[in-house]
Amino acid sequence: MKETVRALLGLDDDTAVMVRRLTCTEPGCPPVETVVAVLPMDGEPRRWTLHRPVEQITEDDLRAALLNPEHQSHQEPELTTPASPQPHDGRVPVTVLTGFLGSGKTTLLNRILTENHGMRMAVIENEFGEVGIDDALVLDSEEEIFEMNNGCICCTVRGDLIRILGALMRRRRKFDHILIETTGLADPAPVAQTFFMDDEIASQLRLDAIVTLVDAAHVMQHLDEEKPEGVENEAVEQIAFADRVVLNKTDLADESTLTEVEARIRSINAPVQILRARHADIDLRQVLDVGAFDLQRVLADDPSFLTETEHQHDTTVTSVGIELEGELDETRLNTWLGSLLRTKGVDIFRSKGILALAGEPKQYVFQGVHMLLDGTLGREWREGEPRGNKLVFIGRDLDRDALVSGFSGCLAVAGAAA
Ligand SMILES: Nc1nc2c(ncn2[C@@H]2O[C@H](COP(=O)(O)OP(=O)(O)OP(=O)(O)O)[C@@H](O)[C@H]2O)c(=O)[nH]1
Repeated sequence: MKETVRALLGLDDDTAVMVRRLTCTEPGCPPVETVVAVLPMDGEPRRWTLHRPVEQITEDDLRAALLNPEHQSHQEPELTTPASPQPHDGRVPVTVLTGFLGSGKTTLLNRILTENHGMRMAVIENEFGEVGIDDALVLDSEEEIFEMNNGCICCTVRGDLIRILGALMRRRRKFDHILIETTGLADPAPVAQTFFMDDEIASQLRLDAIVTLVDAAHVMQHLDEEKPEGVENEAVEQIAFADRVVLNKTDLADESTLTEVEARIRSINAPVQILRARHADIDLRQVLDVGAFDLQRVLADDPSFLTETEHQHDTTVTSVGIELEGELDETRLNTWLGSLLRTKGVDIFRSKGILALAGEPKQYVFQGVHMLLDGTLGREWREGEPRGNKLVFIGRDLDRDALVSGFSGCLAVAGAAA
């Protein structure tokens, strides 16, 4: 049916099609109806309701409905509530890892990929930033990893997510569990919605839990942030939708701060289980295959959860990605980054890079979260691999020209010439 919808509407490959069978209990409503939704990469989603079960819909019915503008539903359909997913019902569990920029999502992902829990994982990774860095930060493993770097998972690339899930469903014998790491700026609600909007996905995959990483040292600043009109605070949304909160980086906060952060988390999501952690060192049995996502609870808090498709991002938070050929002078680099993050670290939420230091045979992996910075040596540069640098900054009011010129000034050649 999806292929017929594609052909009739002349849809491109970037547009996702969803088909959902609904049982309607309202008086005067037919017992079963079918909703067809089309989600383009750009532009408004469209949906049609056909008042009969999917198996009785012919191509002519579809043609009549889809090509007649009067049949298009302008109102969101009243969806009846599907049953909450039950653990171990044969469907593949899906864990959504979310949390603000730099909170520890990749650290937890690497733990999951390297600990011996007996589950084979398929990983879908979405990254915010002009230059992709995360593929280099995720440890080498046997698992299949899908990158989605051309937009945010919760809006522009949701079609990509659906396509990747479709591809995974065709190979479901190869893994036991799916992990989705969102960007630090994602609203988890539309990602969760994906598992209830399409019958094929809902019949094979089960949203197991939304696990939200929280950076104990920086979360308050982001929860307190005033957002532009109509824009949700992502840090609040990520906690509100969590089935588990991993209160990470407890080494960077004292007990009274941790108690205060826990109280704040409870004020947003009272029943959530909070797990304190350092470097995401939690017992993985508390987050994987736990059957914790509860659709009834979500709908009680947010009745429009299944129908709302619109949301706005805070466009004042942007990224600057810089790719630079050549080798860097370590002293110049440390001086520049140290001073930059000391002076601008309130607005530079996250910085990270894979860099080539002069005379160093290994890659230098740089990580910054606000004013805290950390550098470690990664893998060796491979023979014939160009020794280049990739650096990304994410934050508010970023001055691209100043960042590019500051970074260029760290080149070893520029240093020698200066
Ligand atoms: N001190 C401290 N540092 C941590 C802890 N957990 C993670 N980090 C560091 O924090 C930085 C960010 O961690 P990531 O796991 O990359 O965070 P993330 O949420 O994946 O970041 P983005 O995907 O860029 O939003 C890295 O330098 C980590 O080594 C912790 O518990 N304590």
